[in-house]
Amino acid sequence: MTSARQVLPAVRPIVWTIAGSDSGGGAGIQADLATMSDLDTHACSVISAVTAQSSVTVSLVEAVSAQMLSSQLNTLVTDLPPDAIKIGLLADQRQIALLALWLRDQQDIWLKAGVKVPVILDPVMVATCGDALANGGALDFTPFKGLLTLITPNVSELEVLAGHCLDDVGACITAAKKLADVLATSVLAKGGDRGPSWCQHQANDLLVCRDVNGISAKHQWQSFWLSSIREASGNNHGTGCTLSSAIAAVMAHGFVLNDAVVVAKAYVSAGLRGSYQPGKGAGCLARTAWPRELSLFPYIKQVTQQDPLPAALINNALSRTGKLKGFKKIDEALGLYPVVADVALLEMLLKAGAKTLQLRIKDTKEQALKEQSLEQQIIQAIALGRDYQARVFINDHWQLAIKHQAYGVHLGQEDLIESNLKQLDDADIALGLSSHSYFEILLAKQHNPSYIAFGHIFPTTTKVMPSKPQGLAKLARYVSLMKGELPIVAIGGIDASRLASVKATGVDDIAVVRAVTESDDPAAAFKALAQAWLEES
Ligand SMILES: Cc1ncc(COP(=O)(O)OP(=O)(O)O)c(N)n1
Ligand SMILES: Cc1nc(C(=O)O)sc1CCOP(=O)(O)O
Ligand SMILES: [Mg+2]
Repeated sequence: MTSARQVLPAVRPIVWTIAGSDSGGGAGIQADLATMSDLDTHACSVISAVTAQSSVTVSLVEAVSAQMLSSQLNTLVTDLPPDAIKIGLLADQRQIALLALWLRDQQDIWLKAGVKVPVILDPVMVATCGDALANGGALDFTPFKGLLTLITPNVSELEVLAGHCLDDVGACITAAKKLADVLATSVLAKGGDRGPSWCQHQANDLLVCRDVNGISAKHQWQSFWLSSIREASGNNHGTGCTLSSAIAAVMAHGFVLNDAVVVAKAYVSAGLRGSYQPGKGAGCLARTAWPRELSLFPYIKQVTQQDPLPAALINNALSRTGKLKGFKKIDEALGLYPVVADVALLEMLLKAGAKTLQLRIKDTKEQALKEQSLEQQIIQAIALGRDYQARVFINDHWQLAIKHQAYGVHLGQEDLIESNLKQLDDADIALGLSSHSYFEILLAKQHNPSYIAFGHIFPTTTKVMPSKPQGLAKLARYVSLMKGELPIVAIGGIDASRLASVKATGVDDIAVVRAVTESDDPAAAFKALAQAWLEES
């Protein structure tokens, strides 16, 4: 199997950290560079301040001059332009003003060139040992309004930014949403530093999505709790720096914000597990490369008015099972999985030997004008599946699938919100779920489906997608996370010319529309592709 590293582009994306030096090596620029490099990016540094710091004390903070700050920015930008920027410690209000002005001008230039550079701000004010880092403690970050992709305050920092104490979860949600509006940015409010009201054995972070590029419309402007079992480590110096640097690094690889946040959270959990204590104070995180272990990733729960609290995780296994018993297991390989829009073609492919198929009827109005109603076609497809002992999945129409006892149903993330998974589970119907990111893979996995589809890998004309094509490097990363958990299917733009490169990622199965349906001889196209997929090593 090809590793993600083997299909990574040869050139590392460039990430800048604009932050302070921590002479103790656990946080600040030092933590940022280590993180960014560990996550396969090239890291550049713009130093805002030099701190004389150990793991127990901060004895001196000296801001660099305005000239030095601008000079670093301007020197880098022509030769090493960033794919993402992380901003950490800014020593005083003048530095905030200077950087905001520089970013505003630069973003205009980038925008004209069609480039959007993600900017992640970690509003550092106090070191882990409790000593103030920024001049005067509280800083005003409003000059950054409209310039940020994400701000990542911990609860103490959110309290400073909100100007009052946040005693409970509700107050925290309100403050995070308000900050999102004030700065026109998404917010990650980190609960890692909070005790009882945040649940002591869990690290609950709140992600408020605001105008996020490339995610499902149903996740836009929504808030999510991201919960992990708390790693019992006092070695948490530099945790915030590591998290924000990791978010910037993952975004520099072209992942959407929500993905960067869950990968970075997993990276921090792994770092805490392997943390160490070089001095007498809080130690620092291990650098453990791109996370590939599912148990490191957070449990995601959408915040709703009826249920605003984070999920209560007893342990990862229980939380991941939830209320559903888990959908039907598919023991055989799905193989080449054609997705078709009519029953005649479905029957033709069954005759040609297809064992997994999907009936995907999207235009129900047009269908109603045809001789057969949607329901009749679904009844027929289910019956044909039984006759040929094949796994026929019904796309979208889950009530009809239950009514006529289909083998399986395929649903997208958007469909999930409107459908009743409990009824499907009770009816013992197999469930396939779509995903287009790490975030959606985690959401899908939480339902214990029968398979997960990753898409769209290559450009497709079959449907309009809100996300960009994933490409092979991302597919390989998803596969390395999910391999062996359940069958994983790649979909989108796959044809004979791409079989070898897709197979090399280690994905289990492939689903295709046009490669079969647009052929002059769909049965022959199916047979040839299925054979080629089987033979590809
Ligand atoms: C195997 C497979 N993967 C993905 C999809 C897409 O499902 P969904 O996101 O619900 O989009 P629509 O197909 O409903 O447009 C699929 N159908 N099959
Ligand atoms: C139906 C569908 N779902 C996708 C997803 O990514 O969820 S991509 C897709 C279309 C795949 O068609 P083709 O093989 O013709 O490119
Ligand atoms: Mg759908």
